[in-house]
Amino acid sequence: MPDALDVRPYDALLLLSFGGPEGPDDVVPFLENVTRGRGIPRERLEEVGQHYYLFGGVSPINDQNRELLAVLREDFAAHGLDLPVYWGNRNWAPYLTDTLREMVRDGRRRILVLATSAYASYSGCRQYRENLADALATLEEEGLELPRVDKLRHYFNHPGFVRPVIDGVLASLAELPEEVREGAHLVFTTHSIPVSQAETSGPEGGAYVAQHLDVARVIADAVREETGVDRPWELVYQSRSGAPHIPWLEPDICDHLQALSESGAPAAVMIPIGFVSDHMEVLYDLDTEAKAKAEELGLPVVRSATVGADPRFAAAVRELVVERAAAERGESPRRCALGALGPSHDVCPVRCCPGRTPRPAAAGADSPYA
Ligand SMILES: CC1=C(CCC(=O)O)c2cc3nc(cc4[nH]c(cc5[nH]c(cc1n2)c(C)c5CCC(=O)O)c(CCC(=O)O)c4C)C(CCC(=O)O)=C3C
Ligand SMILES: [Fe+2]
Repeated sequence: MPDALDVRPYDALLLLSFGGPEGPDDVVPFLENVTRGRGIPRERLEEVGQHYYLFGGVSPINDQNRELLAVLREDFAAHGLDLPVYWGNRNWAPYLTDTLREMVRDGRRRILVLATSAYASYSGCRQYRENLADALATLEEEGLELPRVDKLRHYFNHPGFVRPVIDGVLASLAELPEEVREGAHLVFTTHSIPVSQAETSGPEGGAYVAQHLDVARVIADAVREETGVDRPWELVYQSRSGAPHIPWLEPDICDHLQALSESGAPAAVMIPIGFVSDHMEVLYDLDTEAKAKAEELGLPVVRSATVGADPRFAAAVRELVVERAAAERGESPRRCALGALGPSHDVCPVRCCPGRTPRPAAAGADSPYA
């Protein structure tokens, strides 16, 4: 057995995710949970519902989180990290509030949160923190003694998140017919968000796009070094929602594939860097819709793997937990990060990634909780 890793003062890790339906009857209530108060047009909801029905009403996200849990527990055990791992979601069972209640009843007092979202933005960071605040408020009303909750730093540029993606791109290139492989574009894709949200993301604004561009460059550079071919790359967006008159980040992946085809590009690899696992956005928006578009264009396109439950990602989480614990004890841990931006902040500062209307958010400098 290796020496036990020191994770004091923490006594539990909480995997915090989006959640997804597990059968056809779950789809509508799930979508209602996701969009409550968010002004999503009815037609968009019906359309997204169809994406889920196409896959039997089952989102792949829950099984992927179960797999990630198993890999995290395995990695922790193998490295002498004695830290229980729990799982709770924003929008579907197991619900965050229920998991947090169970953690308190199990006596957990210092909880570290791993969100399945790697970048800064309202949707990808503060909204999860607001959900944590809501859950804590409920437990407070129930008369429970509240635990302290901290969130791990953004991990988009952690080597354990990036390396598996690089390997995935290399594997995808190998899948392309040899005669188009050299000229293939690397098309990095992420969730579109409202431009206004992108502009205010992170402590100083603009973090969402800057972080994606930084990691895309790291991956493109690594692929160039590995293959000896300098391929063009672009960052594009997918899964746009919201009202049509509100600007969201562009170009859309399908429009971009069209433009590539018109400009004579021979092939493309779609690299979903914005997603931690093969969510519905990956299975539908990329593997179904974008692939159909590419087929129509006669453009050879492959989609590379998300990090999912790769053991290197589990190892990265362990490192991040150990790092944060050391920082909490006042030590100066080594902080791994690739690219130019460096390691992200541990604690989101006041006004980081603001929402449209101010609401209490936990696990940040402006948390109303200790
Ligand atoms: C940045 C971002 C991530 C990545 C970070 C992260 O992972 O958190 C993400 C992830 C996800 N989004 C997901 C699902 C949905 N997102 C929606 C709506 C929205 N997403 C937004 C942004 C993001 N979303 C935004 C700005 C909206 C508009 C409404 C609003 O402002 O809140 C809607 C409503 C219908 C629609 O309009 O599409 C659904 C169903 C699922 C589950 C998929 C599955 O089941 O496998 C996952 C992982
Ligand atoms: Fe979303």
